[in-house]
Amino acid sequence: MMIREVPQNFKLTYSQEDIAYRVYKMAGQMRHWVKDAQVNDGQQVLAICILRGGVFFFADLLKQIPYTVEPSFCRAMSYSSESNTQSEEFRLVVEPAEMKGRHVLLVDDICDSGKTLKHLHAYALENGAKMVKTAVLIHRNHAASVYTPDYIGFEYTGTEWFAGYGMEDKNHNSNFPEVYTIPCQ
Ligand SMILES: O=P(O)(O)OC[C@H]1O[C@H](OP(=O)(O)OP(=O)(O)O)[C@H](O)[C@@H]1O
Ligand code: HPA
Repeated sequence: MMIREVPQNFKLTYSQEDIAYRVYKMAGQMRHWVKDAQVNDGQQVLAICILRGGVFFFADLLKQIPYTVEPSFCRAMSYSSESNTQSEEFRLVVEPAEMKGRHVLLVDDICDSGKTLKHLHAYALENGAKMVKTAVLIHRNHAASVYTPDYIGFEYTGTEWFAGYGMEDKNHNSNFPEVYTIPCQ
């Protein structure tokens, strides 16, 4: 196995095993909804990966859902890669399959301020989605958050920055398979 160089200030917070267990549990929580969409409405859930950060969680989650789900993708950007801070400007590039009349599942790595999911949830409804649900691996639970996802892997109350499993530290190390926290600078 290749040895990974982990920066000294990174603290291991969720191991690969922790993540795999929570992803499996979340797939179990949503499976009735996914099945009902198919049986009662005759349609697959449209699962939309919020790129870039959601990519690892999205792939792992969909593989654990025991019914057919249609994958789609969109891009949302609000954090600066230079400074790990959120800008006022919210850039959204969406080219998902038709949302009209669909059961839509938005999938992201983290819900932090909640602005990304709030925007996308509203966007999906504006575009005719019949029902919108949201899933994240991590929900930062703080008073100023403007959104609470339906399915949450881990609740976190601290202010440390996350890196790994899709989450980037100044544009680095998002490909680490574990989740690390970095003390606030
Ligand atoms: O709840 P919020 O405060 O809105 O933050 C969550 C969003 O921030 C990150 O994306 P980012 O904008 O950094 O883009 P990226 O996924 O391409 O890194 C992350 O992947 C979420 O999409
Ligand atoms: N880490 C990486 N990306 C993020 C975070 C974080 O803590 N919060 C919002 N986007």
